[in-house]
Amino acid sequence: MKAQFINELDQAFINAKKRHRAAIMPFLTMGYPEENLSLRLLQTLSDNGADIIEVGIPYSDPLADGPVIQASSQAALERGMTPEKTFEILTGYADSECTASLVIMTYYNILLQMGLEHFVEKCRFVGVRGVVVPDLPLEESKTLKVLLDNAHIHLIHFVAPNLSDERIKKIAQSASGFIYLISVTGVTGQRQNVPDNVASLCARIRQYTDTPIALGFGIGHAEQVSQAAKNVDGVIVGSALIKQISEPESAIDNAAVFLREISAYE
Ligand SMILES: O=P(O)(O)OC[C@@H](O)[C@@H](O)c1c[nH]c2ccccc12
Repeated sequence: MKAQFINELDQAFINAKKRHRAAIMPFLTMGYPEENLSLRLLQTLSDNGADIIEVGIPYSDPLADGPVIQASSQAALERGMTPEKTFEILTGYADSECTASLVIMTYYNILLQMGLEHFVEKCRFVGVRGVVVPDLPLEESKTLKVLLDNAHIHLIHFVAPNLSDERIKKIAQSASGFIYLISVTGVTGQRQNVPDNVASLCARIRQYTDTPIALGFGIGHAEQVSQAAKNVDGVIVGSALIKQISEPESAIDNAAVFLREISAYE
């Protein structure tokens, strides 16, 4: 079933498409490298070419994360980052003039600890437009999906290269916002090339849905963004950005330069 609502996340993909560009979606761990930089980092990403920002709420047992993202979550947690503080930062972002739409990425335990209703209410309050929960299987996402639907927030699903057509169909049919296409199985982190199978995977997905497809895992420079943009509607960049911002003194400047670079892909 198609989503019954349109929000700024859909609009971000529509706008990018109009400009014949892929939507640029950096991933940022909240509280990394320091809590007091997170708001400025979000603003810097938005001001330098991000169309959408994937906001990571750090979790202690991040199964799907690669080493770089994991280390950033660990560091943020050690310095006292919490979901509540994340939402405080996002409240600041909502009050700013920034235009990039926010998508939250975190693990199901965080949601359960907060309480699903409370979590969704917080998301609604700060204007989050999508939620990604990598350890929540489609079959178990019904309750969350209903709550998010009512708040006009998209629940994002993943497609991985090893899925059957039947499975892809099922995911595509309940897709909302965008489909997160994992370019390679395994954990996140940088790789050399965008795999050749992306075009055929996209074709398989598009048999069943016209929901935008965003590619993530291993994309770290403009050249790869440009390769990916030939086939997909959005590009997610995590580890490569996190590496750029490890030093608090240079984090803001590096983030700005890096975002300008990847969003100016040819
Ligand atoms: O870091 P990469 O390879 O650029 O990939 C993005 C990815 O890190 C980000 O979307 C993400 C962070 N944690 C995750 C957990 C599961 C899936 C995706 C993620």
